[in-house]
Amino acid sequence: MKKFIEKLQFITHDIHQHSHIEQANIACSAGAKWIQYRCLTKNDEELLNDINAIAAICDDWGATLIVTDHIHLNGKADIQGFHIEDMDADFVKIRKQLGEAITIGGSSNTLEGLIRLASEGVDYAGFGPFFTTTTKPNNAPLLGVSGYEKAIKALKAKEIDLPVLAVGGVTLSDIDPLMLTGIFGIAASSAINQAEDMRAAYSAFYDSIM
Ligand SMILES: Cc1ncc(COP(=O)(O)OP(=O)(O)O)c(N)n1
Ligand SMILES: Cc1nc(C(=O)O)sc1CCOP(=O)(O)O
Ligand SMILES: [Mg+2]
Repeated sequence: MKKFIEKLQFITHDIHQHSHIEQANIACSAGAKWIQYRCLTKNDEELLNDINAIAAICDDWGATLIVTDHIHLNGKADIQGFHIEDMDADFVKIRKQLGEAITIGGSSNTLEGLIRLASEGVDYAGFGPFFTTTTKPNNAPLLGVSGYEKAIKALKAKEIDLPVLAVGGVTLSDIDPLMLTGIFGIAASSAINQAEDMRAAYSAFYDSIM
């Protein structure tokens, strides 16, 4: 089943400047169509309060809502998909649990990981880190532009059709060289939500990528 996958996924984060709800609202009002609510610090009641508010915003703006992990919340709010951060997760089992209609994203730091994600039927993969990021400190080697070039070439050679998003430390000036590698798109958080003018930062990303 084809899912709604866009070239730009905006990822919310715990930051002092804007709540997750504010981040989703600003991004959607600037044109975001694909939001990942990434909150790993709240209990279920707090998560559902946020998710219900963000789902209503997404509904108003025609955006698709992905939630990071927390798959036990499936069916408890208007969530269109889940991004699973556990790279060793059994995606076949998760697909059985969530069903065909739910978008499932996975993460990888390696080509081998991407190949496994594709074979287990994820709808898209976050592949990173592109560069250093404070959003989630990461010990994996930085991929740089050449890491994407190599991985996309290898996926093509194997005729694997998996939408790959570059993630981790992506800034506005990285978009053009990254998109030239043949990736499907970009997932970004801090370059947008930590900008002085978040709406302008989202719009600049969007204009550059579309
Ligand atoms: C689109 C997208 N990509 C990646 C992540 C986070 O992935 P994570 O599992 O944290 O990756 P590593 O830090 O282990 O490299 C995400 N939430 N969304
Ligand atoms: C959740 C997450 N993990 C990442 C990693 O590289 O491990 S990047 C990321 C989200 C994107 O972060 P930003 O755009 O702020 O660098
Ligand atoms: Mg990470």
